[in-house]
Amino acid sequence: MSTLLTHIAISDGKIKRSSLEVLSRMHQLANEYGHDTEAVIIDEQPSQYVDEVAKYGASTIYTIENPIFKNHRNTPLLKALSAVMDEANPYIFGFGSTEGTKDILGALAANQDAAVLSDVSEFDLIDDGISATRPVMAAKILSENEAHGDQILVSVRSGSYDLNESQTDAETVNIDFSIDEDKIQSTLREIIGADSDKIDLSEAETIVAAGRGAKDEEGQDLINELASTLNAGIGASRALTEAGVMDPSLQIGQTGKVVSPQLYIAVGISGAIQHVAGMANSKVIVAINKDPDAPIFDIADYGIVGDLYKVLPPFIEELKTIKS
Ligand SMILES: Cc1cc2nc3c(=O)[nH]c(=O)nc-3n(C[C@H](O)[C@H](O)[C@H](O)COP(=O)(O)OP(=O)(O)OC[C@H]3O[C@@H](n4cnc5c(N)ncnc54)[C@H](O)[C@@H]3O)c2cc1C
Repeated sequence: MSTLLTHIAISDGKIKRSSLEVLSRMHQLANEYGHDTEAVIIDEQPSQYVDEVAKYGASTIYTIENPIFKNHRNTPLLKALSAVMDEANPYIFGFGSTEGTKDILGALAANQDAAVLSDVSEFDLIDDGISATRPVMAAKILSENEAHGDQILVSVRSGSYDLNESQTDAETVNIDFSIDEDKIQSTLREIIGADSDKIDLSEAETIVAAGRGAKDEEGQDLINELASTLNAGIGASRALTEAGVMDPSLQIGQTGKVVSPQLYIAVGISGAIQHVAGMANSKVIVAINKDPDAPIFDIADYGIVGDLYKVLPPFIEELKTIKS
């Protein structure tokens, strides 16, 4: 019996949904192949998240507590992750594929002499390692990979797996940790956060994305109203970020964010390959476009051919009625 360990990432005082998705998948694999499900929380106050993590099947939850983890910093996080690997000796160590893990996964693999597969959309256990599917070349190709070894790190794109509750009486194990600030060579000078009222696109369950078709004020108002009705995050095509209509941080695609919500509503977006690269992994795609030949319809699960200025107002009203 081996250990399948999951890193639980915390951001703005909340557990990242992508971590719980990985934990759910790890627990499913642990049950299937007879392994242990374990998790680790590294934070300034990790104990406050233990009950939530125990709902997803972890039998042991490691905690590493230190004020230095108030903000993401590579050096202390790397040291803490190495410490938990020494303690738990995981066969597979899973992560949500976030900006934070992208920064340190290679270094952790080198430190621990472990194999690594990053940014995968599916993974499974095989005889002496894991097999995984990884979207590459702007998601035009799905590459099939295998990693073999005694310890394997894997990071998984958000939205790849559903949450699956399985309550446990988890044992909590605190790992002692200290670090000398003077030995950290980088200094954290400033964090420029997104507006607090904006929903984090990488974690959003629903995204309303606007394209050139919705570039004027009336179009933007409709996008905002649709998003607020659905409690959705707002994204944009590059046509709108380049035109300065929407903030560059909202761009989705090859040179923007890669997202995989449960529901993606593309409004006035043609579906260029560079845009599709960032959202093709969404569970359900709805497209609203006046051109019946727009390529976005090739990947949409549901399509509405029509002028968004005529389609959206009754669509939003209907949603409001359903919600009330
Ligand atoms: C190297 C490179 C990287 C790139 N990276 C990205 C990226 O990360 N993300 C990205 O999005 N793009 C990216 N692009 C740009 C990409 O190629 C497209 O130009 C861009 O996605 C087009 O945006 P759009 O769909 O909003 O605009 P358009 O292609 O102009 O499409 C607008 C759509 O709106 C529809 N429309 C217009 N009016 C209405 C209306 N009233 N009602 C309903 N529908 C309407 C039209 O029928 C049309 O289909 C990149 C390009 C390059 C070369």
